[in-house]
Amino acid sequence: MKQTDFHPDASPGLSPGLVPDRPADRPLDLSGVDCLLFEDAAAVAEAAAEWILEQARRAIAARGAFRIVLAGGTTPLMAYRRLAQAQSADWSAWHVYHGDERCLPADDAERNSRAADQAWLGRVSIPPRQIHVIPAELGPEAAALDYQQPVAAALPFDLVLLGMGEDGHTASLFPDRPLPSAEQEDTLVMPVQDAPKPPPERVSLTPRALCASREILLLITGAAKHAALVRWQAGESLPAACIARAGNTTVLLDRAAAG
Ligand SMILES: O=C1O[C@H](COP(=O)(O)O)[C@@H](O)[C@H](O)[C@H]1O
Repeated sequence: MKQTDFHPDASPGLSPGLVPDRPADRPLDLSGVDCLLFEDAAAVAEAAAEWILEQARRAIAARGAFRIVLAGGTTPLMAYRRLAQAQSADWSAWHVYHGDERCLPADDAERNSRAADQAWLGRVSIPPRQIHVIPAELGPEAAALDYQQPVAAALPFDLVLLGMGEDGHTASLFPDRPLPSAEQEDTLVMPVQDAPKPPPERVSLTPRALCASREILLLITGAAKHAALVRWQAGESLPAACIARAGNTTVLLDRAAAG
């Protein structure tokens, strides 16, 4: 089935209703998805880091653990660097997963896990066994199979962090690409072949896994993302829009992306 058809059966709606300190206003109609506009990418990063830390505090107070899925790409890196500076976080209760990974050697500069490690994870005291890296160096099929169990054991996530590509993709779910069929409804992690953005081989959490989260935070910054936002507003079923609508999502965006 295509990304337009999926019906994740997760039960979001458990948002604690967090509001960052300095939202500028509510600028766009993204098909009913909550959306907060900030001046620039730095302000989005600051709000995202505060949001993540607050969600962690609440999850740890309520359930003794915080399970977060990280976005890849460049957009979240500024927020990750801010998190690396957080003084009061109880890192021992954090459990970290990745939303997607690129099938490259483990130490390749383009690996999402390596970027997150350099910006944040390698600088704080989260127990290494609680950082769940997708073994994408094994190739898409083997890595997806390997990552299914840790993801299944983690659900529901407390927070899924996402970015959006210039074509409207999110994680490694690309427009007009196949998704697991209805018969494969338990599939939480999928191999990705022939991705239009390099590298072509990737691994991604499925819509079902991404939406099985108490909250989704989608970060969109930079003028290069404006065209995809226009398509989203026009009603196109871009993967980022489909996930955002299906989950309990808040979009943080900057003026450059909003246009
Ligand atoms: O390839 C990817 O792209 C998207 C967007 O990346 P960005 O560099 O424009 O922020 C990202 O969300 C995804 O995780 C990543 O693998």
